[in-house]
Amino acid sequence: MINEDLQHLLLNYCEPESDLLQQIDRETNLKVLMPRMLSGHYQGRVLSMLSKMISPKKILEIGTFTGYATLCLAEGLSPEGTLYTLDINQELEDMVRKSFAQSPYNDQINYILGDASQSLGQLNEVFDLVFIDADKKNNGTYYDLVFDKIRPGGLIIVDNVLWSGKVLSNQQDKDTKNIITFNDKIAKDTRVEKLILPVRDGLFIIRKK
Ligand SMILES: C[S@@+](CC[C@H](N)C(=O)[O-])C[C@H]1O[C@@H](n2cnc3c(N)ncnc32)[C@H](O)[C@@H]1O
Repeated sequence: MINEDLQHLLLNYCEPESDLLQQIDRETNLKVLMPRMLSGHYQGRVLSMLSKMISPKKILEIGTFTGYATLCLAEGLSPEGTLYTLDINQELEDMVRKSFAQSPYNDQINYILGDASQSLGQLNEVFDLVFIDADKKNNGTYYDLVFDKIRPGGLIIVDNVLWSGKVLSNQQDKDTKNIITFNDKIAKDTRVEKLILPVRDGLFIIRKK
C-alpha cells in the first residue's frame, strides 16, 4: 500500500533487525512455503515497540509460523513474563525451537502445537497483549475465545485486516468477506477502543476498556 521508496525510507528510520531475526527471515524465505506470512522488519519493529510500551507479563500469539513476530513481541516482555505462542503446523517445530533456543527469551516462551481453538481452552491466564495472526476465517472465533482472558487496558492486535486493499473491492471473495465481517464486528464492539494502523497488510489495534 506504501510505495517502495517510502518503504525503504521507513526502514532507514527504524531500528535494525537483530542477526537472529535476519536469519529467521532468510531461512523462512529459503525453506518454507508462503514466506510472506512472516511479519518482517518494519512490522516486527512496530510489534516490538507496542510490546515495550506496555511491558506485558503475559503475551499470547495465535499463529507462530517461523517465530519471527514471537521474538519481536518477546522483546517487551517483563523479566518475569511468559509468552504463549500457538500453531497447528508441526513441520516447522524443529526450525522454530532452534530459533527460540538462540534467543534470550527461550525460557519465557511456551510454544504450543495444535489447533488454536483447542489450545486456547486449556490456557488459564490473564493476558496483557494478544496477537491474532493465524487462519483469518477464525479471527472472530479467536477474538471471542480470548476476550475474557484479557485484562482491562490490555491490547489485542490483529494482522492482515486490510487484506491487500481487497476490503475496498466491489467483488469480494469469501476470504475478503470474512475479513470485512470481522472488521465490522470490532467496529461495533463498544467494549473496546480501536483503530487500524496501515502497516504492511493492516494491523487492527484494539484496547479493552
Ligand atoms: C500468518 S502465519 C503467522 C505469522 C507470524 N505470526 C509472523 O508474524 O511471523 C499463520 C500461522 O497460523 C497457523 N495456523 C493456521 N491455522 C491454525 C489453527 N487452526 N491453529 C493454530 N495455528 C494455525 C499456520 O500454521 C501459520 O503458521
